[in-house]
Amino acid sequence: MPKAAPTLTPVALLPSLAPLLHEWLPRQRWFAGKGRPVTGFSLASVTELLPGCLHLLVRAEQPGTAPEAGDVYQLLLGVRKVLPPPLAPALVGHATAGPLTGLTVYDALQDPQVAALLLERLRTPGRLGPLRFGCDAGIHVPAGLAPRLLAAEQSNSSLVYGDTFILKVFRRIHFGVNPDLELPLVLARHGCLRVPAPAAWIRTERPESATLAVLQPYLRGSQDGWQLALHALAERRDFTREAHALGRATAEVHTALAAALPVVTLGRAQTELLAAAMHERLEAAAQAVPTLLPHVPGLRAAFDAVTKVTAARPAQRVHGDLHLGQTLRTGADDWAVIDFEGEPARPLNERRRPQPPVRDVAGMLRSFDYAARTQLPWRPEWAESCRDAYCAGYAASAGTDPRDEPELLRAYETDKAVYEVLYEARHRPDWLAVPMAAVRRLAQD
Ligand SMILES: Nc1ncnc2c1ncn2[C@@H]1O[C@H](COP(=O)(O)OP(=O)(O)O)[C@@H](O)[C@H]1O
Ligand SMILES: O=P(O)(O)O[C@H]1O[C@H](CO)[C@@H](O[C@H]2O[C@H](CO)[C@@H](O)[C@H](O)[C@H]2O)[C@H](O)[C@H]1O
Repeated sequence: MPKAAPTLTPVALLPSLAPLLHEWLPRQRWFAGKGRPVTGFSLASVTELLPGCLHLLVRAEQPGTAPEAGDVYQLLLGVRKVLPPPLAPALVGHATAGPLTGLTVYDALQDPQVAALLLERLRTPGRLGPLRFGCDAGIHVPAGLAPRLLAAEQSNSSLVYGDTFILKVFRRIHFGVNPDLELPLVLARHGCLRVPAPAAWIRTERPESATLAVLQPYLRGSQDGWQLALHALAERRDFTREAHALGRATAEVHTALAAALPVVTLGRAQTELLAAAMHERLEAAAQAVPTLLPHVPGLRAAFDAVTKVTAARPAQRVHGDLHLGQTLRTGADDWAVIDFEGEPARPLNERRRPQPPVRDVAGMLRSFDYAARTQLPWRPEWAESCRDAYCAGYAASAGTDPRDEPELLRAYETDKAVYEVLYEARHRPDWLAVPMAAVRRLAQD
């Protein structure tokens, strides 16, 4: 890294980085703007986080969005003369212009040295430029834990330290309060043990306030619900016991959230707004993924049905993107729930709105269907029995059975399936058939 710090300003650095990011950024799984070219970049924030490691917030400009409203991504970029062979997969590119000319730029989260120093920085509260390091004084984070980057391709990047802590580094940054720190902190303070308690976090104040990373205890030896469900299916095993326990765990989280944060009542007008938002999302999804178009009238009927039920409904903070991959089995019938970020494609204020808890239930019901659809022969009865067991487990703990609100449940399932069509079209086109099968079913029911 050149020593002359004044050259590391956003304006000066851009000629070094923009050509490299053009190639590298759109190829990352967590890049949310797939399907639209990137026409330019700006650097919303630059901080020398560690020697040889820049912390950047990069705004990607894409057609259809004003340049100042483009998506913002968090990057930790290492700069070295030569990249040692083990770091070859982390290569972003070789700078040929600007202050980094002649240097190699790489994804520093893949560098164990940087990852180790990052944990060290997280162990004490403080600030560095716009960055704010916070921690829970009641949770001891030991020094020197060995880091490893999780191989799973996710919406964000996660580092596991010594199999005792996991640091989630958000990739697409949303300005405002991030529920993935907000809700686990609230739940921990209210004694809910279903969610790993945040031990430390990084926030920024520039260009606006945002949560950048969260460190939590790593649930060693746990297995995620998605993998467990796939194994059960592959071995033609029943999964209803697990589904029942998952229903209970979901209800416990909902009960704790309702006790800790405001619960509101949705009257007729709010229910109509809720349905209108579902219609809007469907319209946008059908424009982006035209295979949805023939099913639009049938799907709309599911949303309209909600407005015909006049009963007032309680709404509260929910998980917002609950699926099997967000659950970890920690013991025989013990489940933890993770990743309270909500659906990454939606604005934060929308994700943080109180919503009927059935929304999370619908997400999980979709997940049983997903799991069953990934294997041949397709076993609809496997998904059906899990869905029933999950609702029964939920009812046993919450005291209210989600199946007693069939219109709302169906509308949320439909809304989720539409979201999934868009998600798969953008991120995993080979999976598109999975939510499309649900779309066909839900449009005809
Ligand atoms: N506290 C934890 N203990 C053990 N594994 C975890 C924990 N938190 C996350 N993971 C693992 O990391 C993966 C990614 O975490 P997640 O919060 O879902 O990130 P993303 O938003 O990128 O999907 C999860 O699927 C899970 O396997
Ligand atoms: O885990 P994330 O917060 O990144 O959630 C996103 O990606 C999920 C896929 O990894 C996606 O979930 C969909 O696929 C799952 C199987 O991989 C399935 O269990 C879910 O039911 C299905 O929705 C999720 O929608 C998306 O937001």
